[in-house]
Amino acid sequence: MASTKGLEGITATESTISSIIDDKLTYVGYDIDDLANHSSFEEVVYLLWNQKLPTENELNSFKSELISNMDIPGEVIDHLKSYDLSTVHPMAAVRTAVSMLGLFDSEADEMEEEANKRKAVRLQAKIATIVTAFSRIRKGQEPVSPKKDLSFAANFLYMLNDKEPENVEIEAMNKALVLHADHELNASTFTARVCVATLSDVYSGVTAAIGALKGPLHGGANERVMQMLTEIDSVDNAVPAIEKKLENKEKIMGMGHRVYKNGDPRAKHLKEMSRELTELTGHSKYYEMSIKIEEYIKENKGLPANVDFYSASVYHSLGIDHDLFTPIFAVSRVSGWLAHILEQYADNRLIRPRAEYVGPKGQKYTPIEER
Ligand SMILES: CC(=O)SCCNC(=O)CCNC(=O)[C@H](O)C(C)(C)COP(=O)(O)OP(=O)(O)OC[C@H]1O[C@@H](n2cnc3c(N)ncnc32)[C@H](O)[C@@H]1OP(=O)(O)O
Ligand SMILES: O=C([O-])CC(=O)C(=O)O
Repeated sequence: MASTKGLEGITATESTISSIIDDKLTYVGYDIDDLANHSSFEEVVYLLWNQKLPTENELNSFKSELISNMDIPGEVIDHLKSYDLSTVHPMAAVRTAVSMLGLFDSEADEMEEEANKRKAVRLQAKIATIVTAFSRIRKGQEPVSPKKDLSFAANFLYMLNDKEPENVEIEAMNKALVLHADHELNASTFTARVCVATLSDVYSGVTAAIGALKGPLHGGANERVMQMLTEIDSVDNAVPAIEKKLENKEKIMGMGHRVYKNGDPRAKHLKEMSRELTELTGHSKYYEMSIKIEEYIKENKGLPANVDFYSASVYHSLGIDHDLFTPIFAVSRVSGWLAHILEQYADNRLIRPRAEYVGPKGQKYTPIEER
């Protein structure tokens, strides 16, 4: 029984949520380019959970349902205020706070489909509040409640900054949320599915997924891209700095992908957003450095930029703290996790692969006093 390291190329489930075929990404059969250019994040969430685009009425009521569920229990706010936020990574705080939400949800362990759908709405709405409340509390500010007339993307920025965002900021945030919403059987989504396939609850599945997204080989890469750009600091230093990193066998964050070998279809949208937003905000050097790095890595390693590469300079241009980049990924990706969790419950079987044993065999137990 030979093993496949990292499960590369293994098809572990059937799904009707998203597909990656020949480097093309679709959500429920809709091309990501169309969705990125035309849809709202709320519409995409509705699509992922209901497998159809909403009518105008359905979308309006879904939007208000999300906003009316954005408040979080006072105990979660008190908890966020109870520890030294300057030493805690926001992904750890979000992971804990999301788990805590389950303690205040009387339906947490209800397994009926409708109850799970209601929990999906609550989680999608409340995770945005957790991330923004965390950010405000650590700056000594009070959390801000959402506004009923703002979209999900606009409310996220509003709750973060206590200031209504400009249209260009709302459009960028909306597009980023759409682009990050789902991605087939990526590591965090697989984690969520493995967790709930034991018939554990939705909160456990999402908490586990947040833990997986946090790692630098997955969602945690976007924060590290910005760290790398900040360290490199100038366009002239981009190539020499990357050469040095490769000499030291370091991985270049935001580059490479398990599935895409010729290019991540989301990256071109984020690249264009990065060009526009960095120019608008006087941060063009980050875009120009990114271009040099992308070209160098493509030429010398044959690796494409992934979704995390240009999202870094996009979020930086929106004035967002660098350690909030991965939590923002979670605010979007929770929609995909929830879609996959619902799909897993609908036709469940325990996920339990095998390991090829390569350790010692036939060992004789010796009592402790003889070792
Ligand atoms: C939202 C997302 O999760 S997108 C991915 C975000 N992660 C990153 O950006 C981190 C940087 N990238 C990587 O670590 C990898 O490309 C991954 C994790 C995305 C994919 O990993 P895998 O499919 O397992 O590829 P693996 O790590 O085995 O790499 C294959 C080869 O390419 C090299 N390689 C892959 N990515 C990189 C990189 N970013 N920088 C330098 N070399 C790389 C590896 O060193 C390896 O080379 P070798 O065969 O000479 O040893
Ligand atoms: O699919 C993957 O392996 C990682 C990825 O791009 C994502 O989760 O968006």
